[in-house]
Amino acid sequence: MNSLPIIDIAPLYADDASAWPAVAEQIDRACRDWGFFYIVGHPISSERIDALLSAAKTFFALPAEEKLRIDITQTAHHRGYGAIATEQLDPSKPSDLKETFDMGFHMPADHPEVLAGKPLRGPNRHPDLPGWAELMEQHYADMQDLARTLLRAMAMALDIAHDFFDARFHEPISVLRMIHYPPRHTASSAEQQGAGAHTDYGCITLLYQDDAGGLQVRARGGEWIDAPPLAGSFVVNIGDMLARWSNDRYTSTPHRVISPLGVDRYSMPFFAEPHPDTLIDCLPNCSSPDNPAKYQPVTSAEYLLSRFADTYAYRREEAQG
Ligand SMILES: O=C(O)CCC(=O)C(=O)O
Ligand SMILES: [Fe+2]
Repeated sequence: MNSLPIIDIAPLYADDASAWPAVAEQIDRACRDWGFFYIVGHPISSERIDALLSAAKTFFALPAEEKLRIDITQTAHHRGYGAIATEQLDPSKPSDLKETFDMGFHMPADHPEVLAGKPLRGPNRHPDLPGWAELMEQHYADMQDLARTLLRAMAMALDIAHDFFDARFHEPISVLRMIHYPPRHTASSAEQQGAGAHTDYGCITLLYQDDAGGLQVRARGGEWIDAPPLAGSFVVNIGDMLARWSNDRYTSTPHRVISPLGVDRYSMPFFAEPHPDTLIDCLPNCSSPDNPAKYQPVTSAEYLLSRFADTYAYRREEAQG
């Protein structure tokens, strides 16, 4: 077992619900064994992906001062541009060799939650590029729908109400991110990675990666295996919040990006995270007298903010006042 499962989720979109349990079972198995799998048969078109890739290339090619007009370190809402070395996913390595654009669920500045200063709530900060904001907002909504479909299959596998996650992902704090990994050169420090080894923070991550390669996943035995690009797929992985929510029935698995030599790499993860007030408390059917709940309940926003503080030096300083 040294390559990730590939699951065709097309039956989840069929009217005939009799095909769903078989897919739910494959997802459940993959979440337990790997915490990582590919999905194909999803409704995101290749035209959409091409448009996003072309937008990403245009944005990251802008001059630094242009990108820094939406500097993520200058906002409380975790939105905008993160320059190279803003993140350090593996504290034992140098900062990551990548630049990023992050957006979330858009709430206008005059929304009561934003006026009240609720963490992670605020307007998106898009670059001033034609068509960009519309493309990204549409894709955010479509990725949230795709996440909802996968969560329904997981609810089915967990034998809880199929719509259990639906209400909890209403007005979510999910993040859509674009990443550019500049090329590594033979003279580059072997220590510096595109993305240091880490587990994701949230519930499920749906990752588009271009054809450059470089993503690696740590298998249960401890060895790093490649998760190569697979045309038309997303890589799905479990984050720590869902591992916690499911009392570790589902696993969050370490992964990293070794930037390929001499080529740029672009990727787009969508991190699905519930409404900020959702209580992450052991899910039904995930504990028993032999396997009691291991984790203290925490809200989705509290948990995410604590993890951001570990990754971003500027957020640590913020947290320490
Ligand atoms: O770019 C990738 O392929 C992976 C990125 C990643 O793991 C992350 O942003 O959490
Ligand atoms: Fe990740």
